[in-house]
Amino acid sequence: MIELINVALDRRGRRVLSGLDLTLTERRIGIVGANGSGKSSFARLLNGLLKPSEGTVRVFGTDTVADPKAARRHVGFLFQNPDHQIVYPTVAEDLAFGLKNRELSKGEIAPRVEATLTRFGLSGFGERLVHELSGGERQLVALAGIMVLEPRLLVLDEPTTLLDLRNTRRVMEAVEAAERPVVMVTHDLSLLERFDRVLVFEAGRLVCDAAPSEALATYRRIAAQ
Ligand SMILES: Nc1ncnc2c1ncn2[C@@H]1O[C@H](COP(=O)(O)OP(=O)(O)OP(=O)(O)O)[C@@H](O)[C@H]1O
Repeated sequence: MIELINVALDRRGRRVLSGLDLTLTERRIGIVGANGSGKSSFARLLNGLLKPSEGTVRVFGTDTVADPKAARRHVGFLFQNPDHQIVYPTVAEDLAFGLKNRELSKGEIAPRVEATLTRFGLSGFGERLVHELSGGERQLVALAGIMVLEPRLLVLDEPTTLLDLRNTRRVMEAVEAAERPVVMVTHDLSLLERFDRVLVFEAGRLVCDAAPSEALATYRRIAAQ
């Protein structure tokens, strides 16, 4: 599903990730680590938003440098800040945007948008103005905007930071129901307890790659130092 071969990443001339050799095949993969440890940078490598400075990143066999367009199609990426994601004034227009780009007809788009809104508990939100929604509602709309495109893999960068408990549950249920692999960066360790694999980053390096119980214990130990 995801392969990183000898990957390093520089941002503005500074090495922010190094020594990454990984094959990720599990359905639910969590990413944790301190602020600035490289989690978002890692997530952005997976859909070609950032290109490796050294090495190769492949998603479903597609090299993100050789074919960034195909890589982006495979990977639905949710930004930390929903305002970086939402481009259209109303919720329904925003969800329809990506589908129009894929040249679906109006008759195909409307029911798909409605079904996705319902799945996220947002039915009735279609005509609402995005800028009038709460931060949490905007986060849900941004996630719905990705899910509606049915990507093969979801990469979520702190998807629940703005959300209350009910909406956090809703997001996690939607991710579960999507029946597709997810890579999720989060500071909410409780969300990862039932994940298959957790990667712990520290200062740009992968310092633990294990099942949740071991990985989270390692992360807590590092954080306590
Ligand atoms: N646009 C950028 N230009 C230059 N350096 C950047 C840029 N974005 C992030 N960095 C640097 O890269 C390093 C890793 O940042 P990154 O955002 O990947 O960390 P993170 O683990 O996701 O942090 P957080 O938990 O705070 O979101 C940090 O030192 C950060 O200052």
